[in-house]
Amino acid sequence: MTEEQPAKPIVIGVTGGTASGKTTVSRAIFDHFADNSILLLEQDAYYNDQTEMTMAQRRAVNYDHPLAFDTPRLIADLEKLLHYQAIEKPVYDYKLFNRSTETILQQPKEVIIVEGVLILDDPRLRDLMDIKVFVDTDDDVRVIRRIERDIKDRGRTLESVITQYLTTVKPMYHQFVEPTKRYADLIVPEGGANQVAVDLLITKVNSILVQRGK
Ligand SMILES: Nc1ncnc2c1ncn2[C@@H]1O[C@H](COP(=O)(O)OP(=O)(O)O)[C@@H](O)[C@H]1O
Ligand SMILES: Nc1ccn([C@@H]2O[C@H](COP(=O)(O)O)[C@@H](O)[C@H]2O)c(=O)n1
Repeated sequence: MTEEQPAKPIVIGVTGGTASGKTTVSRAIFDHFADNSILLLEQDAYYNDQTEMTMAQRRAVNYDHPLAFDTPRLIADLEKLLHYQAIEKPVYDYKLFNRSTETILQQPKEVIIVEGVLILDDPRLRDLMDIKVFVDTDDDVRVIRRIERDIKDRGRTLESVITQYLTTVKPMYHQFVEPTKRYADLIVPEGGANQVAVDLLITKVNSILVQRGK
């Protein structure tokens, strides 16, 4: 007779290059379950605390390198959630290039979506993911989306987006992000526009919740 495995939340990792549609896909799933039965964790909330740095120093950081993230804190928070404990989720401010001082109390849920550019690069993080998704969107489309988004939402200039893209975002994508595609269970072309993939993920999440009586 096999011993029954203790229940733990299911973790879905959603990764892909910048502006590939990770947030759009994750939000589409999250918003479908309007009763707040699943949880969304953004890796960007776990960028290093840069409170002690000047703005010039913050602007010079390579935000696409694994060392830019406070991965131990993300792992610790995920471990807590996996043990059904609440966390204080950090909040990120792109305009300040830093975490804000506020945090959000987040109760554990049966399904956790973790979304970010580098969630499959670190084996410690990767091992916590039950379902791994790579959102795959052509580079030219991503660059255009990133320019529009960063100017509109993240307080950036066209020049700064282009410089950052060419000096760090693009090379780091090829060095650290794109290679993690090999770990994906599911590759989603075109991100949020891929309604078939979004529906399949929603169906999967729903079946997990029903199975667990949620
Ligand atoms: N299918 C799409 N068509 C047009 N714009 C999109 C599409 N998917 C995402 N976007 C836009 O592109 C930008 C990046 O999308 P987002 O989902 O935030 O990507 P990521 O989380 O991978 O950076 C956002 O401004 C978003 O509104
Ligand atoms: N202060 C910061 C922090 C991050 N970035 C960029 O954000 C990208 C990751 O977020 P996505 O929503 O695009 O996946 C990443 O490529 C960083 O370059 C930033 O520009 N400034």
